[in-house]
Amino acid sequence: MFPSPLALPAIILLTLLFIILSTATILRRSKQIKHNHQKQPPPGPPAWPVIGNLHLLGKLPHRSLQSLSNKYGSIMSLRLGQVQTVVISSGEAVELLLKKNDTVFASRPKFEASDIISYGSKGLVFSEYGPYWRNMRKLCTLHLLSVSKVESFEGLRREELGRVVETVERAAAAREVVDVTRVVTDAIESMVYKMVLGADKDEECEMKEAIHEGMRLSGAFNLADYVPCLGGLDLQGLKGAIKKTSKAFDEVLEKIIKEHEDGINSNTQKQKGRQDFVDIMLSLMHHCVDGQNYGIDRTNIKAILLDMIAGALETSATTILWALSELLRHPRVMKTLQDELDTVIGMNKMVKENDLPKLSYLEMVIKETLRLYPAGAFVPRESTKDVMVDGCGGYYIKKGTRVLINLWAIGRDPKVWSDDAEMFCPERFKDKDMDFRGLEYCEFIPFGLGRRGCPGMHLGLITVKIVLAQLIHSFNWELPWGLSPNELDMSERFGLSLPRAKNLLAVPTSRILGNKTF
Ligand code: HEM
Repeated sequence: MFPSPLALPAIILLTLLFIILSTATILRRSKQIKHNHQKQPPPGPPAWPVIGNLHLLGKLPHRSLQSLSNKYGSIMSLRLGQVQTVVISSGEAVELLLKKNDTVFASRPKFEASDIISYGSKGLVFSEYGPYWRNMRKLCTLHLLSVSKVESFEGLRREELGRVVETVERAAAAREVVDVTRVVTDAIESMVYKMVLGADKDEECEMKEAIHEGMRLSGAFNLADYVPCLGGLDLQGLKGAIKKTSKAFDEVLEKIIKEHEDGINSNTQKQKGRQDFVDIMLSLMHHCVDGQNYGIDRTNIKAILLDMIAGALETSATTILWALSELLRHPRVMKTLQDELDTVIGMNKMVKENDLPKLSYLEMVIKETLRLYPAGAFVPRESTKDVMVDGCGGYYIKKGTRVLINLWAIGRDPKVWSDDAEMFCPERFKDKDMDFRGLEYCEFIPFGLGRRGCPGMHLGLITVKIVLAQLIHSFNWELPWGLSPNELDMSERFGLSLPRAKNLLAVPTSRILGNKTF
């Protein structure tokens, strides 16, 4: 029954070999398990074949994803169709993921509509992170959106605002109900079209129509963005409609650029007193400025012009209208703001842009508005390489993952803004040293953050502040038909931006009587 002496060394050898191989396998397996564990994506709901988690988005995706993140966490994985997506829903997660990895998440995903409309992502908003984006970003921040350039359009904003005040004064005298949404949107559109295109009324109308359609199509749910393999079939007919709108843009823009060129060539350029964005871009196309040649052509110019229009239009109008809505719902806040304006500006004076830094309560009102109503619900980004995120269990995010920062959820996070997070209360910003850029606090980032943050912030804030301040300083506002403040419908509509679902209607009465001076 004993093994033969000859066989003994062989058995020892085999046993040793078995032990060595088993240990190696166990070690390899445990290393693999550890490695796989380290490469865990953030948690998220189970995905269905083909559609993934698309069915969970609903009509108001920012709200649906906020509820889901309460279950799965503020860094959450989803598969939207075929697209791997990570949704960020807290300031802490922004800090961890985006602030610490700014360049990794500095790219944007491609969307069919924006790609077609902006001439194959030749603009700034949707261009891939890299040298082209850097060049365009530099051009925009230095030559179109710098503080001095924004200030050079002060007169234009004043003229348009003067017209708004006259229109509302007429309605006040007649005790009419004003469609405030219409009045504010028209005023912002005129400011933007004149500043960007130097457009006259007809061109403004042609452009308006195309822009409204372009914004609607860009904000619509497009299957091709989530199941790219179906894109070619154009099942929703969207691609055809986008191409048609894009052609309409191109025709109007070509006409406007041609007029500017003719003006330059024939030396009969009308004395406008200020250069619009088309003038500036054409001069940059033909000349080196400060030793810098941006190497731009007509296509780049058109794509950037569209970005400037789209970036400035809905963001500013939407913010002003939410602020007015909340002021109508909170007479105490309205009164505090009017008291500040009366003290700083004086009763029979129009608000001037150089008064704005003195209006600290106005600043708090704007901050509180942007906290609750970000101009767009999500900031879209894309990762440019694989990355491990430390903290929160250490998640792994693959290159090419789409990242959606849910600004709407971040602004309403009860862990940061306390249990009254849903309440409009500008005073909450009183002793908080929170800037608009998230430099210190990632809990408040209405203009995004990092190198990809909004380059139009200065222009956006000046526009929002001056229009709101003037409308509140010149008029008292009431809801029509005896509606009480808490009866005002505050529902939102999801799209490229997040505007009120219904137009805001109100009845003005004049506060400033007699001669008004600027
Ligand atoms: C209240 C007004 C505005 C708000 C709340 C706002 C908000 C934002 C946000 C959240 C982003 C995304 C930033 C990120 O990815 O981190 C953005 C990007 C951008 N905004 Fe604004 N914006 C406003 C006004 C404007 C104006 C007036 C312009 C230009 C005329 C503008 C032009 C842009 C552009 C070009 C980008 C893309 C930047 C890039 O990808 O490099 N925005 N904005």
